[in-house]
Amino acid sequence: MDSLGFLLFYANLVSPSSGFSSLAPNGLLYLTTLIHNGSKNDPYLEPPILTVNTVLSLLAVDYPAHRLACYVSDDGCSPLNFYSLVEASKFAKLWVPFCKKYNIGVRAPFRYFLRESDEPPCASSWEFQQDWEKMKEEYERLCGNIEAAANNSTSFDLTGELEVFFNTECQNHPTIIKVIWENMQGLSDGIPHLIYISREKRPKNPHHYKAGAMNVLTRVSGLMTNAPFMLNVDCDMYANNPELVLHAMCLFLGSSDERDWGFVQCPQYFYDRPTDHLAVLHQTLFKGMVGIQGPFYAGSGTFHRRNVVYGKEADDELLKKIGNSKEFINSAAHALKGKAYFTSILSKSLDVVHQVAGCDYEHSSDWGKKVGFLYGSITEDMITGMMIHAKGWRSGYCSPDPRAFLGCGALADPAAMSQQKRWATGFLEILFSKTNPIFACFTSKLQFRQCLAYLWILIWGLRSIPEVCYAALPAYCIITNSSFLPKIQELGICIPVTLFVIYKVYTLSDYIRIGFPIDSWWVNSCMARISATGAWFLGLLNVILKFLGLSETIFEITQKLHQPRTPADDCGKDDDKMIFDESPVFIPGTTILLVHVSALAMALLGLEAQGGQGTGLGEFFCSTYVVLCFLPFLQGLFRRGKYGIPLPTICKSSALALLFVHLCKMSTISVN
Ligand SMILES: O=c1ccn([C@@H]2O[C@H](COP(=O)(O)OP(=O)(O)O[C@H]3O[C@H](CO)[C@@H](O)[C@H](O)[C@H]3O)[C@@H](O)[C@H]2O)c(=O)[nH]1
Ligand SMILES: [Mn+2]
Repeated sequence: MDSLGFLLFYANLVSPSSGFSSLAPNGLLYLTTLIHNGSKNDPYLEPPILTVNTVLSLLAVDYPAHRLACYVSDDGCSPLNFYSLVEASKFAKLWVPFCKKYNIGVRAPFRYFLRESDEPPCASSWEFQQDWEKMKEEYERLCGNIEAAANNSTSFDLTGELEVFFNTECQNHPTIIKVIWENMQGLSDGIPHLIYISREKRPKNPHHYKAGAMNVLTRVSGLMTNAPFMLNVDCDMYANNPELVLHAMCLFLGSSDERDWGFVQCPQYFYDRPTDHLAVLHQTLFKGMVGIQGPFYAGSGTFHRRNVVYGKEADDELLKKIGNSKEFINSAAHALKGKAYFTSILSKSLDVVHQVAGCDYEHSSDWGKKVGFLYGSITEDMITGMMIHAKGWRSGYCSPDPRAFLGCGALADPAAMSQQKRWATGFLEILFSKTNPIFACFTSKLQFRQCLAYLWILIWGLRSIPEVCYAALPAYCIITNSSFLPKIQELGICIPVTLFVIYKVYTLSDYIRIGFPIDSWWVNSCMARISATGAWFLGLLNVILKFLGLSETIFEITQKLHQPRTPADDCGKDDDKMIFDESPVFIPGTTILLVHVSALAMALLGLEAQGGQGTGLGEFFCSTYVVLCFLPFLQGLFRRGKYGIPLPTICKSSALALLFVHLCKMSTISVN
């Protein structure tokens, strides 16, 4: 029913004569791009050109420009980012009209020019060819300027516009808010407002990572434009479908039930890893959840209702808990009633805005606890989304064709592993907190099946324990000459074999159904074993250390790849090779591999313990299967450079593997 409503509504909207603009509320594009870790101007972790492309793609979406504002948050407080955005806004004045005039499909220039050759498409008009060439030239100039600035970023001339960055440190600086571009005349075919924000940071005040940044953005945008909808996008996810805002608005406005669509999530796909495990989760789990309360909030590509973020249920009580800026309380009161409220203070009174972006503002307020994006987990998205569901809201799923957003995946394996580790850590923080889905299911409006879906994902870190145990079990059996499966001639063997086959056929059928290649099924299922035993396991250790008070959980920024890769690169010869670094996440995998290789070698050489009940074919099969899953590690043992496992990791893992073999041997001696 819902999707039908959506389609009808959409059909009304696509014709330019439709009354959309009178229907549409003041949609606000609310973009977060945040640079954090590393040195002040680290252009390598989150390259500014990626952010610039994301911003350009969003400024150029098909939506009345006077109803959009784009806020860019920079947690790195970097003049380079600011400079890049200023340059981007100049280029936007050419790029946005160009995209709209020729109805360009992909509006992130780095992807648009990637697909074309050096020549404009020859079947096009002369005028288009001229414009195309000019655009390409201008874009190259933009890239050149940003690159040159990045190369000299240590010796930036901090005068004029950049003076505010003088004497700032990434973790210690006052609020910087700059209106880079204002659509003064309110032109619907102009360029949306573009605002740069670097919230105040002081070493003594916790800044709560991305959730903290989101809350500042929420308040600042509340004061400046106060649109009832906010779109939240990571710096590395560009808008791939120019109509995506219309699609999402159709969901919001096309529903008659108030409780529908607290937020609308677009799936996260990656241009460089089109068939990765997240893409599969989106096609299976997320789509399934639409039938319950709706998909998780995934942190990027999400449209929020401002009043839901404020808590919606709010009354005068709540207004007391959102801090003590009169102006902000006033704007929030309007937002809670679902009314727009324009103070039109854009570029006028920035003082008030500075106040709500300061690090003391949240002091003795409910921000992060009940209001806004919640603190307490480094996966702020999961916890915030769950609390919205717990209030009885549903979430919508917006997956237009072409795909709404395309991101730059965690390409190098160390980055992917650190991302998985962060997720496992953040999920466990939620599981072991007061805001866990089981409580929410009993005490509030989180539905039972929705609760199960949350539990499925939140236990990732815990799942690492059985994963590690099962990965070790066949090796243990071989070394101790024992077995955990029935023998091949016994009837009982049918049970594990059937379970194994059914599971494999079931997961494979998902891939066939959604049209993903079969080899991606194999690669993803191996990666699942590798992440579960490595990244998730370390995530679990992280949380244990946190509960013991020995360390804090931190948000490690995912490294974004510098150069966008061409489609041809995607099937490049090095693409299937795993990349390693000295991070501890690779120790469990290397150890598991070494243990199995030793066990199989011992069996081959007849060195297993004497006098056990004997190892069956089942254990040998399982052991070989584990080796196959960890094949990238086996190859990594013999490779050099970034494709090889570093020597310190091999040494630590060998020591652990030896210890394991020794303990196995000891256990047989003590049993005998
Ligand atoms: O202190 C911080 C840390 C991160 N970020 C930004 O948050 C975004 C996501 O960070 P990234 O390092 O790219 O993490 P991912 O692993 O790609 O993020 C995924 O997982 C996060 C939760 O762990 C979600 O918030 C993200 O939306 C989701 O894409 C980026 O734009 C960062 O710049 C900040 O602004 N401040
Ligand atoms: Mn990211």
